Amino acid sequence: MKSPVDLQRIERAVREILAAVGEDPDREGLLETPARVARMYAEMFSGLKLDPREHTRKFFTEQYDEVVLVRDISFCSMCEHHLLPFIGHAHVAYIPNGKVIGLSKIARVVEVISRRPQVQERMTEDIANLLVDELHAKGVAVVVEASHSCMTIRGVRKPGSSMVTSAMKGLFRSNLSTRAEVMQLIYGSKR
Ligand SMILES: Nc1nc2c(ncn2[C@@H]2O[C@H](COP(=O)(O)OP(=O)(O)OP(=O)(O)O)[C@@H](O)[C@H]2O)c(=O)[nH]1
Ligand SMILES: [Zn+2]
Repeated sequence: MKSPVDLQRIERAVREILAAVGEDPDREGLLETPARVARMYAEMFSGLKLDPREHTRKFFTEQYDEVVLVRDISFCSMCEHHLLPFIGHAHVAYIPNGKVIGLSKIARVVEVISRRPQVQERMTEDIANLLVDELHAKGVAVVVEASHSCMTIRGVRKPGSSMVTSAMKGLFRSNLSTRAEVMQLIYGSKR
């Protein structure tokens, strides 16, 4: 399969970066580095050329109108400011409106949306809005927790810090007890 990104262009850029930081891109240990980094970016940004809606097309008709929650979906995204990873978990809940999708499809949506240059707020909103649009759910709640390497390993250097964002739609926004129920499901029993 053809790579979704221009690998050779990345390789040239990485050689330039190595030279710019004072390294010798032709020394043995670095010879394959540009190609490795190019493959890495192709993987980290693979979500750019993918449509997450592919994963919500197939659904089941079920009359279940309580909360469905997929908790602790791990992800690794790239902060668009520094191109450093931010790593964490997404918790995704919805209240169906006749349409139920496969459990794994929710994790696949998170995977596609996270493998792009991102900020955590937009990633959280994009996951929630997609499920609202595609499932016409009565409510969607997305909570994302992540540690941003741009804040832990450089800059202000605060290892252990994390960022929490949430997007509450439909009943999760309008009904406080429904929102409290999902927060209890996410955090209540195990933390
Ligand atoms: N709101 C938000 N900020 C983010 C996210 N990822 C990284 N950042 C922040 O983006 C900001 C970019 O700030 P700038 O002042 O332009 O960049 P900088 O000089 O490298 O900033 P420092 O990290 O403070 O050294 C930093 O405060 C980062 O912590 C994110 O997902 N959401
Ligand atoms: Zn950053």
